[in-house]
Amino acid sequence: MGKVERKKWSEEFSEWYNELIETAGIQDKRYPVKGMNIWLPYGLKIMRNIERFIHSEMERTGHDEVLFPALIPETEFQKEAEHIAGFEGEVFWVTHAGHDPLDVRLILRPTSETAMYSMFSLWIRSHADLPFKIYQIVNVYRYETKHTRPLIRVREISRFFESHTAHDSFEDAERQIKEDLEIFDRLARFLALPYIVSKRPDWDKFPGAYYSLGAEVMMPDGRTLQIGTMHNYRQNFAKAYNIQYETESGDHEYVHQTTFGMSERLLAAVIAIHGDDRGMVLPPTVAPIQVVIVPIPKKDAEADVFAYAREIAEELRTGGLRVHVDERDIRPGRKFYDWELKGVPLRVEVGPRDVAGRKAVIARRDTLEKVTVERDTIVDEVRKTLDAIHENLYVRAREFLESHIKRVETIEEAKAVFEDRRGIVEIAWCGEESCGLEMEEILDAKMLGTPYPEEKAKAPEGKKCPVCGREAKFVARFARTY
Ligand SMILES: Nc1ncnc2c1ncn2[C@@H]1O[C@H](COS(=O)(=O)NC(=O)[C@@H](N)CS)[C@@H](O)[C@H]1O
Ligand SMILES: [Zn+2]
Repeated sequence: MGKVERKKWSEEFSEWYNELIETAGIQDKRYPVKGMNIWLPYGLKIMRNIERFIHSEMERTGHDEVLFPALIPETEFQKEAEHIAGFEGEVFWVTHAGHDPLDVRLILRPTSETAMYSMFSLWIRSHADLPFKIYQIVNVYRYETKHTRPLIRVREISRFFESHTAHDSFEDAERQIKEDLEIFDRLARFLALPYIVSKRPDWDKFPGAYYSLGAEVMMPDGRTLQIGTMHNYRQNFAKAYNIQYETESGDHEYVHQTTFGMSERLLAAVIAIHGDDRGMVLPPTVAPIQVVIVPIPKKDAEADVFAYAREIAEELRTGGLRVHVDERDIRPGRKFYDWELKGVPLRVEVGPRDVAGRKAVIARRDTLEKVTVERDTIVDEVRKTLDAIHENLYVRAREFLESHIKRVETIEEAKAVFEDRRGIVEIAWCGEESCGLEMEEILDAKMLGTPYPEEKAKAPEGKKCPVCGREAKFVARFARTY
């Protein structure tokens, strides 16, 4: 099959991304419901590797896994006013069962607060039950009306991670937010993804939250992608769902709550940020195949490159690595093309000369460089190279993010950033909603919020708000977003 002209990551990222989701075997977008796609085996294997890390972090931090029903009665959904206002335009309704109309309509969960919190009211009785920490990874449904895009903006968020916690005080809920940020930081490192955290402006926080934090990555096209959110609910939902506990002194208090959410956007960020013109470049931590061995037989050369390849594979597997030997009867070049597209981090090539000399060639997927190594040290060489690849992916992405954050003095400078190559603009702000919204309007960009933690959010001395001229209290971040 001739080389089909593939979209270039470096020139037409958006088309590259949409094409790669299919050609690399991540998802099939031909399912007959808009915004709902099918996980294909290879894509699901990568997602499962990401989830495995999340489960281990939940274990490490004492969160218990649960599974709630996907259908929520309208009566439960209606209990928290801000939450309804935020989601009523986004939910899918179930109104009939068989031929019968339902007496109480149901919604497909957009997130599980309104499924869980009446149960929290039954489960949480005493301070001894706190902190209460549960999570689930499920599918949720949101009637997204903006442009849908696989993994990034879908109507069935099929790998939705949501943790929900309850605490005896605001301070302990704040401690939980810090723990969520630490979990997220370890996950981001595991995925070689640098990111920034911003505290959302009040007009863009999660419906029902006291405040929301957003973790954003920088996508190749200069737009940011929100890949994680942490919310402090204070007692808003506890009052709506009557979640009280008996204190040590015997009186009753409403709990304080937090939530932490992520989704398959994590995979979208890995694919997009680490990709290149040849396809995906997977961090070894999540690659279903970390090493692919390609035997290169030569006509009339006796050496059994296949046996040699299998022997190396066995030794690498014993070393705990995920290895595949490609024994297909096709040209090596075709094999290289396939595995580069699928982002396999390391390739080992073995021909007759390597068998004779007890050597092997290892080719890195990130830098495309090749080196010859001794057969006897190949496990160490491979392991060291995989670590180097992971580190290189992280450093490359961090440089890209940092080079796309610009501190500016004026609105004009900010506009120039978005006209040039986009990115994140940091600019002084008085803190008034009207000025924030006006800057969003003028820049045609979203306010991500202010840098988190708070001490990084303060404006330098003497700065003025570019809209109203009043003394600037904060640094505000703006970006074009997904
Ligand atoms: N339409 C969507 N497609 C894919 N991922 C999405 C979509 N909408 C939100 N997400 C991801 O899901 C995460 C959590 O969603 S959220 O609305 O911000 N937060 C909540 O729902 C809270 N209840 C925490 S679980 C977001 O950070 C974002 O990464
Ligand atoms: Zn102002």
